[in-house]
Amino acid sequence: MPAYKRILLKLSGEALMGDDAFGINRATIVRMVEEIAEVTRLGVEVAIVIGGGNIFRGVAGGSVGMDRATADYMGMLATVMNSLALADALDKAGVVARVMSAIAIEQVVEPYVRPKALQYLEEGKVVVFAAGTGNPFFTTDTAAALRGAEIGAEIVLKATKVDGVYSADPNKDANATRYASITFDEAMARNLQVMDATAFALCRDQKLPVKVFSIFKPGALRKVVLGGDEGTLVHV
Ligand SMILES: Nc1ncnc2c1ncn2[C@@H]1O[C@H](COP(=O)(O)OP(=O)(O)OP(=O)(O)O)[C@@H](O)[C@H]1O
Ligand SMILES: O=c1ccn([C@@H]2O[C@H](COP(=O)(O)O)[C@@H](O)[C@H]2O)c(=O)[nH]1
Repeated sequence: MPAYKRILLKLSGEALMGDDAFGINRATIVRMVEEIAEVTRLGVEVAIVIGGGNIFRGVAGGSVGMDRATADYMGMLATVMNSLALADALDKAGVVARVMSAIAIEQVVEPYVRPKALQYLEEGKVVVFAAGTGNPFFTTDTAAALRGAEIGAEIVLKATKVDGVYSADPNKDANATRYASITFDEAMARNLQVMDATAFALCRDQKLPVKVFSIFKPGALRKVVLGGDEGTLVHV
């Protein structure tokens, strides 16, 4: 029996590269889709936000002298590409998916319209929210918090490259220890970088819990959805 009726799944863009140096690794996206399909078969309504780190991040453009807002729009377009690839792979796996974009790009994907997104979810379709929040200077973590709150998701599931929230970045500090759970206030006070502070603050204010878990661990998504002990719960 699933613990949630409706979830917002935030997928790491960077993880889409698999073992490649850049872009979308087909085997990796197919494996992610298998896990998502399993969860939809449990009857859970699934909305997804996918990052763009495998293609472009605004901060990278800014650091080499680009106008930051322009670079951020490029980053948002990268998430549109990932969203299209994800929806295509879902479709091939027999899962009906719809992509909705926060920036106007109507020849490619339909615009984000909240009532329409809610209708799709009620119909059992997977909704992929592309182009982040549609605004520069934000991230797809914040888009996940925003859309999660808008659609009344019960939880934001952040599927990322690490298996939870640690006392420090585990990729940089071998002594970092993992929390089973942590409050939003503590995560922000400790400046833990696993999710940006804007996203944490929005989830805290909306009382929307976040679960951080590994995108690479087979079966982890299903376990989280079934309420199992996996990853780190961030809560009010
Ligand atoms: N305290 C911490 N606990 C866990 N991970 C942390 C912590 N501090 C920093 N990190 C880093 O945060 C990363 C996850 O966040 P980030 O949003 O950058 O990645 P992502 O999920 O791959 O996003 P994107 O979709 O943008 O590619 C981890 O890979 C980890 O290295
Ligand atoms: O609301 C948003 C979301 C994203 N961006 C830009 O896109 C890239 C990729 O997103 P990640 O969350 O880093 O995967 C991000 O670096 C921003 O440049 C944005 O501007 N607004």
